Amino acid sequence: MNKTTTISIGGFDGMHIGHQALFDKLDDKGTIVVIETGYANLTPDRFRERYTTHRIVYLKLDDIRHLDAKGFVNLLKVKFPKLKKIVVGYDFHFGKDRKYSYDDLKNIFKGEVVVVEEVKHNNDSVHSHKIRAKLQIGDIKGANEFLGHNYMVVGKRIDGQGLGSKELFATINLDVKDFLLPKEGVYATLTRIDDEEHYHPSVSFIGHRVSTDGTFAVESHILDGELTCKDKAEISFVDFIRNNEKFDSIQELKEAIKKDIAKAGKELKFLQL
Ligand SMILES: Cc1cc2nc3c(=O)[nH]c(=O)nc-3n(C[C@H](O)[C@H](O)[C@H](O)COP(=O)(O)O)c2cc1C
Ligand SMILES: Nc1ncnc2c1ncn2[C@@H]1O[C@H](COP(=O)(O)OP(=O)(O)OP(=O)(O)O)[C@@H](O)[C@H]1O
Repeated sequence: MNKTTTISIGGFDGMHIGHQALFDKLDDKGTIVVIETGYANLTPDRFRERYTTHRIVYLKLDDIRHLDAKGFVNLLKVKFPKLKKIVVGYDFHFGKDRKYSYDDLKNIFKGEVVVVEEVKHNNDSVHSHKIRAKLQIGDIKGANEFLGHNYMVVGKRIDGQGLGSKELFATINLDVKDFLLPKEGVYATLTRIDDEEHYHPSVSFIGHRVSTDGTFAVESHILDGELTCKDKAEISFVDFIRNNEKFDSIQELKEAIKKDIAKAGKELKFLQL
């Protein structure tokens, strides 16, 4: 913290292309100051760290929300005594009732305040809440374009019904906490198992298993061979394939999954893994 000369400030859930435009203005001693709202579900916990080489410092919203502009700048100066430059976005607001903006920062901070202009994609302003909305309608491609990387979730391996490997296709079942799950359905995905370095082409299902026991599941079938998952896996979403459906027999479900596998295989074939 003592060496930090530049910082960027925000919630930064998702670390999307708008956020990255701010990080591009930091120097190599730059620090990202994450205001933790408790609502981050695109990159919860420490997952933001995957998408930057900059150091991240976390501030709890409850510890700063009552501050006025002076109080906020003072806190930053105490935390970062060598601070020379603050980078924020065009719509940055802070303090009580979010009533202060970059103008207040400019007035109070005796250094440089860089305001990054609005980053848009296809003429649409990029924001975390829009990425959440896209995931909730299964628009993976749209969400990934806003993110600048594939949306991914991490989960702990749990036991499934045991039906997959016997009568259908073997899947890794996951308990996913803290991450927003995309809409129920079937997805072309890449799955990373335990601490493996590379990702396997896969097809994943999210939803209530309305054709079998009705329970909710997040499961991934690996296309390039049956693998053992000990502890955890990560699913990186590439495309939406179809909605969750109720099939009248296991045989019909199996036929549908066969088609999903073929579709995912085709879609993922040309990806560099
Ligand atoms: C690619 C794929 C697609 C699936 N699609 C559906 C579906 O549309 N409807 C459904 O009820 N279950 C679907 N399932 C879930 C199956 O019901 C589930 O794999 C099966 O119940 C075996 O579960 P197990 O791994 O817990 O044994 C799908 C699973 C996979 C891997
Ligand atoms: N599209 C964007 N273009 C430029 N700056 C942005 C953009 N989106 C966010 N920022 C800036 O990034 C910082 C973090 O913002 P914030 O965490 O509120 O992101 P957000 O995507 O707007 O989130 P939400 O959708 O929840 O409001 C702020 O300084 C903000 O002004």
